[in-house]
Amino acid sequence: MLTKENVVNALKQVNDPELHQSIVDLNMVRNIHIHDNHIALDIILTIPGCPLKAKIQQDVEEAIQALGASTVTISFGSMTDQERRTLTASLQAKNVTDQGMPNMLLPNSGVQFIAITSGKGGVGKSTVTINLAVALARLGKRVGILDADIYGFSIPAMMKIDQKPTMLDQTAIPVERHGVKIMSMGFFTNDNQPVMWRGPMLNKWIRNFLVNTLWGDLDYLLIDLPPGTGDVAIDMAAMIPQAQEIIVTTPHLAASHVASRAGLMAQHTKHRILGVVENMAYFEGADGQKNYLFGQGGAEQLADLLQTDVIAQIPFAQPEENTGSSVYDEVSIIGEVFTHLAEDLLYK
Ligand SMILES: Nc1ncnc2c1ncn2[C@@H]1O[C@H](COP(=O)(O)OP(=O)(O)OP(=O)(O)O)[C@@H](O)[C@H]1O
Repeated sequence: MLTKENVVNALKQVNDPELHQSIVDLNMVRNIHIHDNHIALDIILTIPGCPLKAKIQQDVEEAIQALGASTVTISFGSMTDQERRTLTASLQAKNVTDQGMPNMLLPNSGVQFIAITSGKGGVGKSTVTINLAVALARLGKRVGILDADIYGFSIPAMMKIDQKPTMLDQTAIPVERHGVKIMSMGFFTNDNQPVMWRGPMLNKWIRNFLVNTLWGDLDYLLIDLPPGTGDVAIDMAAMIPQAQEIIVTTPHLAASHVASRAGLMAQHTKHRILGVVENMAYFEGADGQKNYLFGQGGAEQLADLLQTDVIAQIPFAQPEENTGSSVYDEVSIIGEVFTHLAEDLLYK
């Protein structure tokens, strides 16, 4: 039997694909009319021209047809500025305390912050951030990446994201790829323009990324820090004292010597060090022989110095798909290393 109540109940199961909440709870369903087996209704999108309109339409039609409706007519509209402001305020209320502090920073939030750091650039910090995040998401965890490498942001390009986050007022809905929510300064600059900010401005942006992003419920937030021990790393340490750190290095002794500064800073800020990841550890030839192109022992030496362990050794390899993405296939040598690392972290 088709009743308004049945239709509303069915649509409660349909989520907005970006906000991950029921379109009924978000007040997007209006004016339901039933004539025999025909249903007409309005769907009010959060923003005009919402890119996921087709997905919402399909989900609504399927949900109503499953009730036995023969035809479903949907008229799309968009929220007024006032409605959008009210919705954003109610979503933000779950995100931020009355004092304006992100809820996820509260000690009992259940969010684990893992900062990925390195002594110098180009050792694979972003590669580790992305692939560890994807591996944790494949294990069913709710994961976000905050690309805090404000000047040297590279996550959007490395994950082949050319879409910008949807903005609800001044609040961003993070872009999702491979089941991971992503925020990066790269989304807010035009045509890859460089960012030229100094310390205080930077600090404000990181806060903004935490406060004005609808992260939703997360188990892990991975933070891709800029290389070295500069302003962003210091601010992050002050803002998120509970963050844990993974230090990425190559096996080269000189690289690990530089990385030791980042590690010693983590110790200084009392951040727990989860371990050292040795990237570009070796190259495995077709004969199965391991070639240690950058030498051996640097990561172990660093781990000893920091009284921690080498928690993963990642070989040289190109990502499988020829798409330019830096996400490694789950069933590849590197994909498997990251799966093991993610599994180990669940118990750390
Ligand atoms: N294990 C690996 N095998 C092959 N290529 C790799 C590996 N790790 C990283 N790379 C490549 O090396 C380059 C540098 O990696 P990445 O950007 O992750 O380093 P980074 O430390 O984050 O650098 P930056 O400090 O500039 O942000 C990238 O082109 C990446 O695809």
